[in-house]
Amino acid sequence: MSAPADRRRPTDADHDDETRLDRATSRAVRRRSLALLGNLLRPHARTLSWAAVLVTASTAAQVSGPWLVSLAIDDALPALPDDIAPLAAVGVAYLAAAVLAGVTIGAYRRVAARIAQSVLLELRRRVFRQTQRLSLEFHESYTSGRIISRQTSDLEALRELLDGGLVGVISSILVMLFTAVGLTILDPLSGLVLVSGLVPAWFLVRWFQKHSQVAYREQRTWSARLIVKFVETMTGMRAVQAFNRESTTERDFDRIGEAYRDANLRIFGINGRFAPGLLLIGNMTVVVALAAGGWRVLTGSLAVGVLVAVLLYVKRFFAPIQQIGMFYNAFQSAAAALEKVSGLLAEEPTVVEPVEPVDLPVPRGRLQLDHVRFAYGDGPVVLPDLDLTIPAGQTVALVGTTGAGKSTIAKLVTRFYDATSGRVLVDGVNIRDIASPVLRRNVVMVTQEAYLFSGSVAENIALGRPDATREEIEAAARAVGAHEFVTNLPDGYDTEVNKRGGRVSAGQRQLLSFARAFLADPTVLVLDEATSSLDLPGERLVQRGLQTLLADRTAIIIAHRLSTVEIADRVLVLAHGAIVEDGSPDELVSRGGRFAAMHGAWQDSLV
Ligand SMILES: Nc1ncnc2c1ncn2[C@@H]1O[C@H](COP(=O)(O)OP(=O)(O)OP(=O)(O)O)[C@@H](O)[C@H]1O
Repeated sequence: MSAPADRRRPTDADHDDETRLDRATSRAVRRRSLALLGNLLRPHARTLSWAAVLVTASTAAQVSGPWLVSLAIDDALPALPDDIAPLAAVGVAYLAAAVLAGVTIGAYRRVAARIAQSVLLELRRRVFRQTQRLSLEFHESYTSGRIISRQTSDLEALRELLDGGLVGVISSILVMLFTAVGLTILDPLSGLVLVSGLVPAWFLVRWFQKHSQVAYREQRTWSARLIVKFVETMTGMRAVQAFNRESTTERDFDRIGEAYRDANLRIFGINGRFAPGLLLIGNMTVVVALAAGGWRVLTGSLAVGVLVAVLLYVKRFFAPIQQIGMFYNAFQSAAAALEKVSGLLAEEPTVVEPVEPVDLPVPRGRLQLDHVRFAYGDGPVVLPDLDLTIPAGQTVALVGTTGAGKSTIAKLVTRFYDATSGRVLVDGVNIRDIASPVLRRNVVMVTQEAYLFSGSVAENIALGRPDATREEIEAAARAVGAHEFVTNLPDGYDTEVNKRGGRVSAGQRQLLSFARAFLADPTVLVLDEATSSLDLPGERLVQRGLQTLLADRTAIIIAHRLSTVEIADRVLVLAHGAIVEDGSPDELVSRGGRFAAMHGAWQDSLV
C-alpha cells in the first residue's frame, strides 16, 4: 500500500533558467502553457462567448464604414440634388454603425477585463497554493527568489498582457480579418494587392518572432536572476556584512544588472527594426493599391467611391499589424512568463500523500528506521543503511560531526523527505501510509530558527494548536518557562513580535517555539537544537523548558550542547550516516569512545 519511492525527477521547472530550449522541450513547454491557459479560461466559457458576440458585432459595424462611404460617393451623391433620400439613408446607416460599434466595443472591453482579472486572481492563488503544497525538497533546490519572481514579475507580465492590449488586439485581428474579406468582396483585384503586401509582412513577422522569443526568454531569465540575487543578499545581509562581502555581492549584482540591461537593449533593437519595417510595407501597399486603382478609375473600370473605400480598407488593414507588432512584445514576455508559471504549477510534491491512509488510533510514539538508505536527489548517499528502534517515551540525543546526517534523519522521521529505500515506522505504521495532517499532529519538528510569524506572541504560540484558549496558551508558556518574559513585554501576550518593542532574544524565541510545541502536544518531537550560544542563565532557562517539553513523549534531539545530552535517556553518535555508538550518556562516557572524548573536552571547558 505504500506509495512507491518517488525520487525527484528533473522537471520542466528545472529548465526555466535556460533561454534556448530544444525543439521537443520547447513544444512540450508551449503545450503545457496552453493547457494551463485553457484550464484557466474554461470556467469563463459563457462570458467568453458573450465577449465574442460583442466584438464581432462591433467589428462588423466598424468595417461597414468605408463601404458606406463608397455608396455615398458612387450612388447617393450623383442622385443629388433631385433625390436626397439615398444620402440621408447612408448618413443614418453610418451613424447607426458608429453608435453600434462604440456601444458594443465598450461592453466587450468591460466583459473581457472581468475575465482577465479573474484569470489573474486564480493564477496568483494557484501559484501561492502550489508553493505551499510542494515538498521541502523542491524548496531546497528552487531558491526562494525564483519563487518570488514567479509570483511577482512573471504574473506582472501576464497582467500587463491582459490589462494592456490583449483585449484590443483581439478586436484588431478581427478588424483585419473583416477588412480583408470586405475588401475582397468589394473589389477582388484590390484584395490581391493586399495579399501581395501580406507576403513581406509575413516574413518580417516570422523574423521578429524568431528573434524576439529568444530575447524575451533571456530578459525574463536575467530579471529572475536579479531578483534572486537581491533576495539572497537581503536575507543574508548579516553574513554579507560580517564577512565583508559587500563589494563581491555588488560586483555580482552589477554584472547581472548589466546583462539584464543588454537583454533589454537587444529587445529594443529587434523592435526598432520591426515596427518601421511593417509601417513601410503597409504604406507601400497603399501606394500600389492607389496606383492600380487610379489607373482603373481612369480607364473607367472602377468607380471612384470604390477606390476611396479600397484605400481606406488597405490603410485600416495595416494599422492594426503595427499595434499587434508592438503588442507582440507584451505577448512574448507574457508567454515566457506563462511557460515558467506553468512549469512551477506542473511540479508534483515528491512526498506523496497515501491513497489509502492508515490511522494511528492510540499513538504511543514508538519509532523505527528499518534499513533506511537515503541520498538527496542524485547526490551521494548520506545514510547508507540505518537501522534504529526508539521505544515510546525515550529521549534520544543525536550527536556527531557536522554533515554526519543528523538533520537528514530529522527530515526523514518528520517525512519532509522520503527514504530512498527502507521504511520509517511510527507505532509499526509506515509513515508513507499516514495522512499528512495526522502525521504532522503526531510528529512535530522544532527547528533551530524558531521562526516567528508576524502577529502577537499569543498567536505565535497558538500555531501549535489553533483552537487553543488563552488559558491553554498561557499554561503552555508557563510550562516551558516563557511566561515570565512574555508578561514583561510591553503588551504581554498581545505584543506584536518582529515590531519595535516586540523583539525577542534568541533564547526567548526558542522558549516560544517550545511553548508552541508543548501546546501541539505531539507523540514524537524532533528538535534541532539551536547552536547559538546562550548565556548561562539563558541556557539554564531553555534547559528547564526543554525538560518539561520532553517529559512523556518520544524525542529526538539533534544536540549541539552537551548539557542537553545529559537530559537524554540515550545517545547516538553518528559518523558518515552510520551509528557508531549507542547507549546512555553514562555508559558511553565509561566506554571511552568518541562520546567520552567529546564529554571530556566539554567538562574541561567548564572549569
Ligand atoms: N538539501 C540538501 N540537498 C543536498 N544535500 C544535502 C541537503 N541537505 C544536506 N545535504 C548533505 O547531506 C549530508 C548530511 O547533512 P545533514 O544536514 O544531515 O548533516 P548534519 O549531521 O545535520 O550536520 P550539521 O550538524 O552540520 O547540521 C551533508 O553532506 C550535506 O551536504
